[in-house]
Amino acid sequence: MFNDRSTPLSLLQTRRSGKPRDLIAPGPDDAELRQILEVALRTPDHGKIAPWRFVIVPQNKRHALAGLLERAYRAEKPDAGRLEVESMHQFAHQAPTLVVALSSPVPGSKIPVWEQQLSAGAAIMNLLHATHALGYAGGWLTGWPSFNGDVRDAFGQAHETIAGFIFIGTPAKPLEERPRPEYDDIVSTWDR
Ligand SMILES: Cc1cc2nc3c(=O)[nH]c(=O)nc-3n(C[C@H](O)[C@H](O)[C@H](O)COP(=O)(O)O)c2cc1C
Repeated sequence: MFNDRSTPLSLLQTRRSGKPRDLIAPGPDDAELRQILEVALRTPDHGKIAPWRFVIVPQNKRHALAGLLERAYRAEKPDAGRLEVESMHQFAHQAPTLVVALSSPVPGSKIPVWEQQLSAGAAIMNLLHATHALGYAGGWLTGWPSFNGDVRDAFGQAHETIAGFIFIGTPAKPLEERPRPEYDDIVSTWDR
């Protein structure tokens, strides 16, 4: 069983993302989405500088997002084929709810940028945990749109980076496990 909400520990032990293309309605309502994002704000952050931001892309803006992605893609790849362009539209229309998460390092801060970026990743993980705690599934994608300057400019400023497109909804089909690392390959005890 995935995303078993019977206890906090079981939820963490069974956490599984959804594939954004398989996420359908219902997604969180406005109050639930606010709860999810408020959980993301409770993330470890050296210096209390909140080096992350979240931009909600509502359903009535998905068409505009698809247009943005298409224009940006064609500008970068003038020879783009029909399927490539269609994949941009498919990307923009996935799942009922979409939040764009930005790593937003504070200019001039004495906190190393690396630490600020780590905090952005942790904030997204918290966002996903809150999503699953409410009974939905989330999926974290970067893909081509996260690394294009025109797309970044549409969501943030030059010093910011799109850390992910976070899609949220209800899985249309049963979740499946993916390979997980072996404990002993990852965990060791320091003995020098
Ligand atoms: C920073 C980041 C970017 C990701 N981008 C993509 C992506 O563009 N496409 C993709 O298929 N999976 C991507 N993933 C992987 C999925 O979000 C997801 O983590 C993966 O399916 C593992 O599922 P799990 O959350 O159940 O462990 C990304 C993960 C991270 C952490």
